[in-house]
Formats: sequence, structure tokens, C-alpha cells
Amino acid sequence: MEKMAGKTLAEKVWDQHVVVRGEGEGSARQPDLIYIDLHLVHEVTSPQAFDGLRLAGRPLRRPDLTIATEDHNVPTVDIDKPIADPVSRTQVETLRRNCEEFGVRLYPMGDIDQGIVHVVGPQLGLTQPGMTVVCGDSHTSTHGAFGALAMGIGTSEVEHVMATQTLSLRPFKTMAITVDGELPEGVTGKDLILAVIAKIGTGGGQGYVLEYRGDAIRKLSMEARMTICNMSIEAGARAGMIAPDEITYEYLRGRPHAPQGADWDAAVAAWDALRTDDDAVFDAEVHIDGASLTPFVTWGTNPGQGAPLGANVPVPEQIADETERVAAEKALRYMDLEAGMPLREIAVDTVFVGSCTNGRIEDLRAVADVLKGRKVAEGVRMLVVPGSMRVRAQAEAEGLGEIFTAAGAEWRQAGCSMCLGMNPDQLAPGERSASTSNRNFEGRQGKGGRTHLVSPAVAAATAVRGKLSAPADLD
Ligand SMILES: CC(C)[C@H](C(=O)O)[C@@H](O)C(=O)O
Ligand code: SF4
Repeated sequence: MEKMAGKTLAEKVWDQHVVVRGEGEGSARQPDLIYIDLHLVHEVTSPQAFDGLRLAGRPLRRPDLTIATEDHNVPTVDIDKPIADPVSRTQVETLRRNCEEFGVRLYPMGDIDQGIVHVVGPQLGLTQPGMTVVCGDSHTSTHGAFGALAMGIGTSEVEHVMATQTLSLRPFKTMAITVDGELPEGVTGKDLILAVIAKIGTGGGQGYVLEYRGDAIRKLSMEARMTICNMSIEAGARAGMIAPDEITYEYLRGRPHAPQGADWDAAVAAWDALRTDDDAVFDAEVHIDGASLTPFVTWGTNPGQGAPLGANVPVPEQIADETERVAAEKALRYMDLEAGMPLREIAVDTVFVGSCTNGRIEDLRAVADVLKGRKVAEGVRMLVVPGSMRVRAQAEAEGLGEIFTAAGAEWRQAGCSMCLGMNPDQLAPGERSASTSNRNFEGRQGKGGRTHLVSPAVAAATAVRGKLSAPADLD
């Protein structure tokens, strides 16, 4: 980052936030102290941090830049009743007490602004281009879709940010992921990011901030951009970013926390200047031909074990790399899949639409488009879970809720839900899902559960056919 050439988007945002530059050069350079513009908080990773402040007798440095919501542990039905599970109830009650004591704005269950932390920030216009955003949550990378430098942090760092509004961070490397050409019809941001992770691997982004660029990215909606940045962490990256443009501004304009009037114009001028300079040099570059992509699904137990829906489950003996071969064998055993079988023949018993990856309004519209006039296959349970209560309200206003219910899906309240097994929405041992979430690790959606990561359109078509499918596979 000491280059004389132009700067990348990530470097510009970083430079604008350096409070104290670390001493030394090159690999010996000490971390920089970075100012944090927005700190998002949820019930899972905040209790110890608040305890730490309390023990040290310190106040929260900037309550006005801190915002909390309840998401991981909340049930998505009967939310007017006390949470039945004692662990979840304690988590949520602790967050409420802490927020009250330290003066943090909190969106509790039942509030119109409650929802998954990474859906709530953008929807309120809290997440803005050029900001540094942190949260004790790995999928904070979502906010990079706005041209923010957004990173997941650990609990001790959460405490540091609470106490000082700064964070000690090591400089990163930069990687450009350029997607040129036009995405074929039916290919979404989710398919694109699953293909990227399959290509570079779950460790491919380690130490890097990824910048997604190219024609195909420029044409994507904010929702799709968020899906892509969200899963940067699944490639091991520190963050993912997309330069702000008219689509970003259109999304932000008029949101409750977006700048207004003359402030808006000044903000847009500053945001325009954040783009990567033409002469900037990335530490690594990856190119993807957007036109070559098709709907993409995972067959294994990490997000990099994916393939085009039209392909077959891999045959481990044919995988040259030994580590990958052993991983594939293990994954197929856990997933109970036959090597070489067509992915389209994999039958599921559960379909989950939701999460911070794909629980936004555009995702729900895509699902409704497929489900309209159709039925969820017999024996398949389908959950549609909005990422926030506002997303739910909008979906209701657009008549989507009725479409889901008429098709036989369960239309729920907002939360992380079946993305992870921290609330009542879980897979039973041996159950198999098509899920729009971001992680397919062993037991992620419930002990012994098996997960195939898919796009919302594929999730909906799979619900109708009962086997992994794209909308084009339906009559
Ligand atoms: C609970 C939280 C710490 C975790 C994360 O950091 O990502 C969760 O959101 C997840 O998706 O696994
Ligand atoms: S929806 Fe899933 S990935 Fe996103 S914050 Fe919640 S648990 Fe983590």
C-alpha cells in the first residue's frame, strides 16, 4: 500500500481512516489504527464485549455510531411470545439490557426495523460508500457492496471498537475479480459468487480485500451486489467491495440515514472519487467471463465445492489434487451422494429461502415469480424468511406473502432462521436442504443436516420439482 501508482477503492477508503500509521515498512509494518464509522451489533458476539466495558468502567465511545438488532437467536414464528429456548432467551435479554445500559439503539423482535444485521444497515441507509463498517460477524463483508470497507471482527475487537471507535488493523492485499460480458438470463449474483469461490477456493481470498468489477457487476442491482460481497468471506477474504455508482446512489437516496439536500450532492461527489484509479495495480487479478456462467449449486460441505446445476456430482478418483480428492470423498460421504450422479437428480426435503445472502426483497420477488400458480412438491417443506421486518412488510404490500402461502410455503418473520442452527428453524439429522444461505458446513443447519447452496430462483424451482432444479426445468 506504499505504491506510488494510483490507488484502489479499498486503499482509498483505508487511507481516509488512518488515525495512526503503523511503524515500519513492508512485511515488518505494524498495524494501523483505523477509525470506524459504523459499528453493528447483534446478540451473539456482544455480551463479553459489553462485560469488558463494564468491568473497565468505560462508557461506549460513540453510541450514535453503534446500532444493534436481534437476529441469530430469534424464532421466526410466535414472536409475540417469550423465546422458549433458555439459551436464546438469555442472549436476547442480555442484548436488551446492555443496549439500555450503554445507550445503544436496538431494534428488538417485533420492531419494523428488526432483522438480520446485514439487511438492516443497508436498508436504513446507515451503510454508505467510503465508510469503515465493522460487526462481530463474518458476513459484514455484505456492506462492501456500497463501496464501504466492511469487515467482520472478533469479540475482543468488538470491545475495542466500543471503547475507542477505532481498530488496530494490518494492511491487506488487493485482488480484482473482473466479471465481463453479460450474465445469461436466469444467472444471478448467487450463481456468480458460488462460481467465483469454486474457482479460487475457500482460501483463495486469504489476506485480500476483493474488488468485484467489470461490465457484469456494473449492471447488477444492489441486492445482487450484496449477495456477492456477502460471500467474499467464504473465499477467505478480509472483505469484498464494489465501487459505488448510480445504482448505489439510487438505492440509498431518501433512506432514513442517507444524507439529504446539499449534503447529498457533496456526498455523491466524494463517493464518485472513491473508484479505483485507472493506473492502480492490484496484487492479484481474476477474470471471469460472465456469459459463460449458468445456475450454480454446491454438492459438498464447503462453499467452494460447487458446480453448474447441469453437471454431475464429481467422481473423487478423477480429482488430481490429493487434498481436494480426500475432501470430496469425505463430503460425499457426509452428503450421502453418489459420485457421478446428475445434480438435478438430488432430491431435497427442505427448501430455505432467506439469510443475509438472499433474504432481501429482490430475492423474494424471484422466488414468487417461480412459485406463482405452482405448488411446493409433496413431502417438501419450504420456509420463506425475510431478512428484515421491512422486507416482510414490502413483500406483503406486493402480494408476495400470499403467493408463498398459496404455493404451500411457510411465510415467516425476520431473522437468521435456518441459515444456522441457533434458533428453532433447523434440519433434522439426515435431512437435506436447498438453501439460499452461505454456508454448507457439516451440521450448519442442524446436526446431521445436509445443505446445498443455491440461488433464490433455484430454491423455488427445487421446491416445486422436489429435486435440484432451475426455473427453466419446470413445465
Ligand atoms: C454468530 C456469528 C458469529 C456468525 C458469523 O460470524 O458469521 C454467524 O453469523 C454465521 O453466519 O456463522
Ligand atoms: S443470516 Fe446466516 S450468515 Fe447471515 S448473519 Fe445470520 S447466521 Fe450469519
